[in-house]
Amino acid sequence: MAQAMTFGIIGGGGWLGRAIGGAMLEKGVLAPAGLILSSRSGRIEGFAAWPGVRMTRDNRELAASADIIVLSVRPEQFADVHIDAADKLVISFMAGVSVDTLSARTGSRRVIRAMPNAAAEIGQCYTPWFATEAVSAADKAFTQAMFEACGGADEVASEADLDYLTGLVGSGAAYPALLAEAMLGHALARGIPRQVAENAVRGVVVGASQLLGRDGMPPAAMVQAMLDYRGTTAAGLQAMLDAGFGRAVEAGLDAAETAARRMQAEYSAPAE
Ligand SMILES: NC(=O)C1=CN([C@@H]2O[C@H](COP(=O)(O)OP(=O)(O)OC[C@H]3O[C@@H](n4cnc5c(N)ncnc54)[C@H](O)[C@@H]3O)[C@@H](O)[C@H]2O)C=CC1
Ligand SMILES: O=C(O)[C@@H]1CCC=N1
Repeated sequence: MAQAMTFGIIGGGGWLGRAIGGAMLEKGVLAPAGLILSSRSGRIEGFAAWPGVRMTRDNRELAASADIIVLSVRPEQFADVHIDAADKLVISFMAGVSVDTLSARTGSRRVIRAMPNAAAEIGQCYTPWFATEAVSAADKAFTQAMFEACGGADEVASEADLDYLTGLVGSGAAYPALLAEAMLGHALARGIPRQVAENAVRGVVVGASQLLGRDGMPPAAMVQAMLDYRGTTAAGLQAMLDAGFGRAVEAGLDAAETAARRMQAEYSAPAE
């Protein structure tokens, strides 16, 4: 059901801001008149179906008229955002900008850091979020409902967890694509026609992976069932494991987490 409050997205013309704004309108979490978007030009594509959505290039105007302010600019662009959000709920999607910095820069103590991913575009993103103590139960209920409308969500108990999940969830839409690319390259090198190879890889990575969602099947149970079957799948899995599949994934997630923490050191100093 649409909420009566006004929701403002700073950077609403960007990849994530546009995806979340669109998903909330499509799911009816917000009425078009309850959404205001800012961009540097003040003109944002993709909202023609909802003429009631307001657009501005003035972040201060957005902050004054919104009850909830979403920060969806890149971390390095945050220094150019000057708003007074003292009595507002501020929700940041930015990687590596701490709640302390967000409070210092916006004047709000009601701060949430959330980490959706690009699958918000199709209403399929899981979003962990972390809230400061000043965030009310009503704020939390709205935040959970909003992100559930875009896929799924959980509140996490520590900001450190959110930093870790930046590399797992925020970056996460890219990892299946990497697996798909590696499989596609292999199939093409073996002479499989491109169309068949592409359909096969999508069928596996997009289609067959849905089995994991069914009944919440644990990944380890699926892998073990296939190893126990002792057929071609077991041979493939064992060779991938022996070649360091687990170590490659760990190295990737470690590197993404380290990058998130490095960003935090770089972008979390309060601006003068
Ligand atoms: N794209 C993704 O999958 C994810 C992104 N994030 C975070 O979300 C934030 C946004 O990311 P994207 O949408 O990918 O970036 P983006 O570059 O597509 O969008 C940022 C938008 O903000 C606009 N902008 C820059 N300065 C502005 C200002 N002063 N006032 C108003 N608008 C301004 C830019 O013109 C751009 O349209 C980043 O901080 C990123 O760390 C987090 C999780 C996933
Ligand atoms: O790659 C990035 O830096 C952004 C933040 C998390 C996911 N995408």
